[in-house]
Amino acid sequence: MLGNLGRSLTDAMKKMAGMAVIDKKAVKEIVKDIQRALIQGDVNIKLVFELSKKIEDRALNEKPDKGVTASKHVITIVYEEMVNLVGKEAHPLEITGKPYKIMFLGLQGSGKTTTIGKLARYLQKKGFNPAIVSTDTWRPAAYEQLKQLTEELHISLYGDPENKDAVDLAKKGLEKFKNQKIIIFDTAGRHKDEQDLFDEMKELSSVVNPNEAILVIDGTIGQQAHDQAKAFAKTTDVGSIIVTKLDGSAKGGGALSTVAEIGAPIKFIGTGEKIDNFEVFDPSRFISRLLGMGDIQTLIEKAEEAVDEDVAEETMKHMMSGKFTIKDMENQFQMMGKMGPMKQIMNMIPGLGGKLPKEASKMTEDKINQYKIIISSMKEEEKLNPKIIKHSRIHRIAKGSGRKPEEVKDLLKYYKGTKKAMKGLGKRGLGGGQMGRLMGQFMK
Ligand SMILES: Nc1nc2c(ncn2[C@@H]2O[C@H](COP(=O)(O)OP(=O)(O)OP(=O)(O)O)[C@@H](O)[C@H]2O)c(=O)[nH]1
Repeated sequence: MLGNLGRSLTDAMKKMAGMAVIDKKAVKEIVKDIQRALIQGDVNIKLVFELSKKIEDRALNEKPDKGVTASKHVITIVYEEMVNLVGKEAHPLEITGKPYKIMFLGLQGSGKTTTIGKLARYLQKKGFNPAIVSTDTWRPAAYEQLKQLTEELHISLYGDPENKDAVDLAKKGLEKFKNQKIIIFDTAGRHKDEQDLFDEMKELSSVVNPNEAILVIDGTIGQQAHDQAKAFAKTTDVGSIIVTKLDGSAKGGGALSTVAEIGAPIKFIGTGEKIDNFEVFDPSRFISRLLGMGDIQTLIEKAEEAVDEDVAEETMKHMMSGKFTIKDMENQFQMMGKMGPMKQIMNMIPGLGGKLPKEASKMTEDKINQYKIIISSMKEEEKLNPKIIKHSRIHRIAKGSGRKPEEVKDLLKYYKGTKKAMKGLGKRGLGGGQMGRLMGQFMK
């Protein structure tokens, strides 16, 4: 649906899945991607900029709730602002009063007649039995189209191809179906000129006195939908909108967003030529599908599985500040197990490859595993305060882990070396937050 828009937006959202801390540059990049996707989808430029400003402001200034990761925080903001863009809440069609009169409006070719069939079918499925009145005296085929459709659906139709007076047809239809629960009026989509068409709509509207006037707009016209909707709204009290042809239309996003601006809610969308290609429009469900939220949720979960971002950040902070303990090192080893050796990780960090601490570069997976076993035999107090690990403790740990005391000493040497080297890196200005984020990215 909506051509490539969904895919481009989903791609932009996916980039966020591994974000461990909110980083200005990363947020700006994502906002740029979203802008590009929306502009290509013919969304009005002013709306695009308003939206991107809101996303950026909120992402950078609002504090995420406790336990909410950076990626989830930003993704939720993008999602919420996109929902606002297309109308916030769902406005389901409510049938109140009898007969409930629905008058369809829309330019020829917008898909009006097809959509009447779709709505009738939808209402039938809900247990209603709507009747249809055809007042389109300009396109005789419209009556034929409705006749065929209503016969298939076993729905009552009133129309008279010989009668060229739309208002008279409406009056007769009203009389004929006055005991019906729902009456749907089809109207012309073209006239001698546009003004005549609008005059006729006005007159029909005063005769029918509809409970709801539904405007049908062709989604493929993109943001031009705004002016069209406004022109109709001037003559008739447009109560709701149906945007059609959203299947594959590259400009559908533009139509949906500008139409939402005129105030009448979009209640349904057309997603194909078949009678069942018709959906209730619910902004939040629509946007979550468009952004591929299901996929993104899975991606976030995967990233979170690979690394507990809080632990990663805390460990990094300790590493940089010199407070690095064996407990932090244990966390680091656990993360590294999922990311590959330290050397590889450090090489990926721009500008750090050459300045790799000697101890870190020598680490191999076997060595990490050996260290992990030794650490598992340490007491919590030893991990948090390695200074207390002296002669007798070294022997106890070695025994408990089935290793030689030299190997425990080797680990302690590695720990001290890393602590010193990391403190040096911290002084060179790579913040713990940045490191945490980098770790998050490498662990995707
Ligand atoms: N792909 C696609 N085509 C649609 C959709 N809705 C309508 N159409 C097609 O659009 C064309 C015009 O639809 P109609 O219902 O005949 O047009 P109309 O707006 O009723 O025209 P008038 O009766 O003259 O006002 C037809 O070929 C429909 O099949 C949709 O959601 N998707």
